[in-house]
Amino acid sequence: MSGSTTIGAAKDWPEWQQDNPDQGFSKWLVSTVGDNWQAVTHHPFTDAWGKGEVPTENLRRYLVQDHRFLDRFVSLLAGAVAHAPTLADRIPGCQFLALITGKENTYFERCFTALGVRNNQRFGTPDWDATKGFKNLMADALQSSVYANMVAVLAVAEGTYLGWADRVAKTAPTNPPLDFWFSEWIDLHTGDYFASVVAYLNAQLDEVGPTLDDAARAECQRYFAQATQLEIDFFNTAQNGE
Ligand SMILES: Cc1ncc(CO)c(N)n1
Repeated sequence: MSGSTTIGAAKDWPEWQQDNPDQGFSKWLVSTVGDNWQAVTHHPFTDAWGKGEVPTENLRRYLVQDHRFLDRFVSLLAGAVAHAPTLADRIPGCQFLALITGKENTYFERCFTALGVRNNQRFGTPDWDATKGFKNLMADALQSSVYANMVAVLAVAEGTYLGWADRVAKTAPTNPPLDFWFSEWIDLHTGDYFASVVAYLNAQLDEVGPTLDDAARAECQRYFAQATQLEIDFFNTAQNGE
Protein backbone atom coordinates (compact mmCIF):
# COMPACT_ATOMS: atom_id res chain seq x y z
CA MET A 1 0.00 0.00 0.00
CA SER A 2 1.19 3.49 -0.75
CA GLY A 3 0.86 6.11 1.93
CA SER A 4 -1.83 7.93 0.00
CA THR A 5 -4.10 10.45 1.64
CA THR A 6 -7.65 9.23 1.93
CA ILE A 7 -10.96 10.89 2.73
CA GLY A 8 -12.90 8.08 4.30
CA ALA A 9 -12.30 5.31 1.79
CA ALA A 10 -11.87 7.76 -1.10
CA LYS A 11 -8.68 9.12 -2.62
CA ASP A 12 -7.72 12.74 -2.30
CA TRP A 13 -8.07 14.94 -5.36
CA PRO A 14 -4.51 14.93 -6.78
CA GLU A 15 -4.36 11.16 -6.89
CA TRP A 16 -7.99 10.75 -7.95
CA GLN A 17 -7.42 13.18 -10.81
CA GLN A 18 -4.54 11.06 -12.09
CA ASP A 19 -6.77 7.98 -12.00
CA ASN A 20 -9.69 9.84 -13.64
CA PRO A 21 -8.08 12.36 -16.00
CA ASP A 22 -11.28 13.12 -17.92
CA GLN A 23 -13.44 13.80 -14.87
CA GLY A 24 -13.77 16.94 -12.84
CA PHE A 25 -13.64 18.16 -9.27
CA SER A 26 -17.41 17.84 -8.83
CA LYS A 27 -17.22 14.11 -9.60
CA TRP A 28 -14.37 13.77 -7.12
CA LEU A 29 -16.51 15.40 -4.42
CA VAL A 30 -19.28 12.86 -5.05
CA SER A 31 -16.70 10.06 -4.84
CA THR A 32 -15.64 11.27 -1.38
CA VAL A 33 -19.09 10.81 0.17
CA GLY A 34 -19.21 7.10 -0.64
CA ASP A 35 -22.65 5.53 -0.33
CA ASN A 36 -24.26 8.67 1.06
CA TRP A 37 -25.01 10.09 -2.38
CA GLN A 38 -26.92 6.97 -3.31
CA ALA A 39 -28.65 7.01 0.09
CA VAL A 40 -30.16 10.44 -0.71
CA THR A 41 -31.09 9.79 -4.32
CA HIS A 42 -32.65 6.42 -3.46
CA HIS A 43 -34.17 7.38 -0.13
CA PRO A 44 -37.47 5.58 0.67
CA PHE A 45 -39.15 8.96 1.26
CA THR A 46 -38.44 9.81 -2.38
CA ASP A 47 -39.85 6.45 -3.52
CA ALA A 48 -43.04 7.21 -1.60
CA TRP A 49 -43.11 10.70 -3.14
CA GLY A 50 -42.89 9.30 -6.66
CA LYS A 51 -45.85 7.02 -6.00
CA GLY A 52 -47.89 9.74 -4.31
CA GLU A 53 -47.81 7.73 -1.11
CA VAL A 54 -46.39 10.19 1.41
CA PRO A 55 -48.99 10.49 4.20
CA THR A 56 -50.55 13.96 4.29
CA GLU A 57 -49.21 14.90 7.70
CA ASN A 58 -45.65 13.95 6.68
CA LEU A 59 -46.13 15.96 3.52
CA ARG A 60 -47.24 19.04 5.46
CA ARG A 61 -44.30 18.77 7.83
CA TYR A 62 -41.79 18.29 5.01
CA LEU A 63 -43.09 21.30 3.08
CA VAL A 64 -43.13 23.55 6.15
CA GLN A 65 -39.53 22.62 6.99
CA ASP A 66 -38.37 22.78 3.39
CA HIS A 67 -39.83 26.24 2.92
CA ARG A 68 -37.61 27.37 5.81
CA PHE A 69 -34.66 25.74 4.04
CA LEU A 70 -35.53 27.76 0.95
CA ASP A 71 -35.06 31.12 2.65
CA ARG A 72 -31.42 30.39 3.51
CA PHE A 73 -30.88 28.74 0.17
CA VAL A 74 -31.87 31.96 -1.60
CA SER A 75 -29.38 33.94 0.51
CA LEU A 76 -26.64 31.43 -0.22
CA LEU A 77 -27.34 31.40 -3.95
CA ALA A 78 -27.34 35.21 -3.96
CA GLY A 79 -23.97 35.07 -2.18
CA ALA A 80 -22.63 32.67 -4.80
CA VAL A 81 -23.85 35.02 -7.53
CA ALA A 82 -21.98 37.85 -5.80
CA HIS A 83 -18.76 35.81 -5.50
CA ALA A 84 -18.76 34.24 -8.98
CA PRO A 85 -15.72 35.29 -11.02
CA THR A 86 -17.43 36.80 -14.09
CA LEU A 87 -20.78 37.98 -15.39
CA ALA A 88 -21.09 34.78 -17.44
CA ASP A 89 -20.60 32.76 -14.26
CA ARG A 90 -23.27 34.81 -12.46
CA ILE A 91 -26.06 34.74 -15.02
CA PRO A 92 -27.26 31.11 -14.62
CA GLY A 93 -27.37 31.65 -10.86
CA CYS A 94 -29.44 34.81 -11.33
CA GLN A 95 -31.89 33.01 -13.58
CA PHE A 96 -32.21 30.20 -11.06
CA LEU A 97 -32.84 32.70 -8.25
CA ALA A 98 -35.80 33.95 -10.24
CA LEU A 99 -37.22 30.43 -10.54
CA ILE A 100 -36.83 29.70 -6.85
CA THR A 101 -38.32 32.98 -5.70
CA GLY A 102 -41.05 32.71 -8.33
CA LYS A 103 -42.47 29.38 -9.38
CA GLU A 104 -40.91 27.37 -6.58
CA ASN A 105 -42.03 29.73 -3.83
CA THR A 106 -45.59 29.89 -5.15
CA TYR A 107 -45.60 26.08 -5.31
CA PHE A 108 -45.12 26.09 -1.54
CA GLU A 109 -47.81 28.72 -0.99
CA ARG A 110 -50.30 26.76 -3.12
CA CYS A 111 -49.46 23.54 -1.28
CA PHE A 112 -49.98 25.15 2.10
CA THR A 113 -53.42 26.30 1.02
CA ALA A 114 -54.43 23.06 -0.69
CA LEU A 115 -53.16 20.87 2.16
CA GLY A 116 -54.74 23.04 4.85
CA VAL A 117 -51.45 23.91 6.60
CA ARG A 118 -52.34 26.22 9.44
CA ASN A 119 -50.26 29.28 10.30
CA ASN A 120 -49.52 27.72 13.66
CA GLN A 121 -47.87 24.74 11.97
CA ARG A 122 -46.19 26.90 9.41
CA PHE A 123 -44.70 29.45 11.77
CA GLY A 124 -45.07 28.03 15.29
CA THR A 125 -43.42 24.60 15.06
CA PRO A 126 -39.72 24.15 15.84
CA ASP A 127 -37.10 23.53 13.19
CA TRP A 128 -36.03 19.92 12.84
CA ASP A 129 -32.40 19.23 13.77
CA ALA A 130 -31.77 18.61 10.08
CA THR A 131 -33.33 21.99 9.20
CA LYS A 132 -31.21 23.74 11.81
CA GLY A 133 -28.16 21.89 10.56
CA PHE A 134 -28.82 22.97 6.99
CA LYS A 135 -29.53 26.57 7.93
CA ASN A 136 -26.29 26.71 9.91
CA LEU A 137 -24.28 25.08 7.13
CA MET A 138 -25.66 27.49 4.54
CA ALA A 139 -25.01 30.47 6.80
CA ASP A 140 -21.45 29.23 7.46
CA ALA A 141 -20.77 28.73 3.75
CA LEU A 142 -22.04 32.24 3.04
CA GLN A 143 -20.05 33.80 5.86
CA SER A 144 -16.87 31.99 4.80
CA SER A 145 -16.93 34.27 1.73
CA VAL A 146 -15.37 31.36 -0.17
CA TYR A 147 -17.07 30.69 -3.49
CA ALA A 148 -16.10 26.99 -3.54
CA ASN A 149 -17.76 26.40 -0.16
CA MET A 150 -20.97 28.08 -1.29
CA VAL A 151 -21.18 26.20 -4.57
CA ALA A 152 -20.39 22.89 -2.84
CA VAL A 153 -23.52 23.19 -0.69
CA LEU A 154 -25.67 24.35 -3.62
CA ALA A 155 -24.39 21.51 -5.82
CA VAL A 156 -25.38 18.93 -3.22
CA ALA A 157 -28.85 20.39 -2.76
CA GLU A 158 -29.59 20.51 -6.48
CA GLY A 159 -27.60 17.47 -7.60
CA THR A 160 -29.24 15.11 -5.12
CA TYR A 161 -32.70 16.45 -5.98
CA LEU A 162 -32.09 15.92 -9.70
CA GLY A 163 -30.92 12.41 -8.82
CA TRP A 164 -34.02 11.30 -6.97
CA ALA A 165 -36.58 13.25 -8.97
CA ASP A 166 -35.24 12.01 -12.31
CA ARG A 167 -35.32 8.48 -10.99
CA VAL A 168 -38.88 8.52 -9.67
CA ALA A 169 -40.24 10.53 -12.62
CA LYS A 170 -39.66 7.52 -14.86
CA THR A 171 -42.18 5.40 -12.97
CA ALA A 172 -44.62 8.05 -11.72
CA PRO A 173 -48.27 7.03 -12.14
CA THR A 174 -50.20 8.76 -14.91
CA ASN A 175 -53.69 7.34 -14.61
CA PRO A 176 -54.76 8.87 -12.36
CA PRO A 177 -51.87 11.37 -12.31
CA LEU A 178 -50.19 12.41 -9.08
CA ASP A 179 -51.67 15.26 -7.06
CA PHE A 180 -50.01 18.57 -7.94
CA TRP A 181 -48.07 18.73 -4.67
CA PHE A 182 -46.28 15.54 -5.71
CA SER A 183 -46.02 16.07 -9.47
CA GLU A 184 -44.97 19.73 -9.51
CA TRP A 185 -42.17 19.11 -7.01
CA ILE A 186 -40.85 16.40 -9.33
CA ASP A 187 -41.29 18.72 -12.34
CA LEU A 188 -39.31 21.48 -10.61
CA HIS A 189 -36.39 19.07 -10.12
CA THR A 190 -36.30 17.32 -13.52
CA GLY A 191 -36.09 18.32 -17.18
CA ASP A 192 -33.55 20.09 -19.36
CA TYR A 193 -33.61 23.40 -17.52
CA PHE A 194 -33.06 21.92 -14.07
CA ALA A 195 -30.36 19.59 -15.42
CA SER A 196 -28.63 22.69 -16.82
CA VAL A 197 -28.65 24.28 -13.35
CA VAL A 198 -26.95 21.21 -11.88
CA ALA A 199 -24.46 21.16 -14.77
CA TYR A 200 -23.70 24.85 -14.15
CA LEU A 201 -23.02 24.30 -10.44
CA ASN A 202 -20.81 21.30 -11.20
CA ALA A 203 -18.95 23.27 -13.88
CA GLN A 204 -18.31 26.03 -11.34
CA LEU A 205 -16.86 23.45 -8.95
CA ASP A 206 -14.78 21.95 -11.76
CA GLU A 207 -13.32 25.41 -12.44
CA VAL A 208 -12.62 26.54 -8.91
CA GLY A 209 -11.77 23.23 -7.24
CA PRO A 210 -8.38 22.66 -8.87
CA THR A 211 -7.26 26.18 -7.85
CA LEU A 212 -7.73 25.50 -4.12
CA ASP A 213 -4.82 24.75 -1.83
CA ASP A 214 -4.95 21.64 0.36
CA ALA A 215 -6.66 23.32 3.30
CA ALA A 216 -9.26 25.09 1.16
CA ARG A 217 -9.96 21.88 -0.74
CA ALA A 218 -10.45 19.97 2.50
CA GLU A 219 -12.84 22.66 3.72
CA CYS A 220 -14.84 22.57 0.48
CA GLN A 221 -15.05 18.78 0.76
CA ARG A 222 -16.33 19.05 4.35
CA TYR A 223 -19.12 21.37 3.22
CA PHE A 224 -20.02 18.93 0.47
CA ALA A 225 -20.00 15.93 2.82
CA GLN A 226 -21.98 17.69 5.54
CA ALA A 227 -24.61 18.85 3.08
CA THR A 228 -24.98 15.29 1.77
CA GLN A 229 -25.37 13.93 5.30
CA LEU A 230 -27.97 16.61 6.06
CA GLU A 231 -29.98 15.61 2.98
CA ILE A 232 -30.17 12.08 4.40
CA ASP A 233 -31.11 13.42 7.85
CA PHE A 234 -33.79 15.64 6.30
CA PHE A 235 -35.44 12.75 4.44
CA ASN A 236 -35.12 10.48 7.48
CA THR A 237 -36.93 13.04 9.59
CA ALA A 238 -39.53 13.66 6.90
CA GLN A 239 -40.25 9.96 6.86
CA ASN A 240 -39.98 9.05 10.55
CA GLY A 241 -40.47 12.30 12.48
CA GLU A 242 -38.00 13.54 15.08
C1 LIG B 1 -33.45 19.91 1.95
C2 LIG B 1 -33.50 20.28 0.51
N1 LIG B 1 -32.46 19.99 -0.27
C3 LIG B 1 -32.48 20.34 -1.56
C4 LIG B 1 -33.55 20.97 -2.11
C5 LIG B 1 -33.56 21.34 -3.57
O1 LIG B 1 -33.59 22.67 -3.73
C6 LIG B 1 -34.62 21.26 -1.26
N2 LIG B 1 -35.72 21.90 -1.73
N3 LIG B 1 -34.57 20.90 0.04
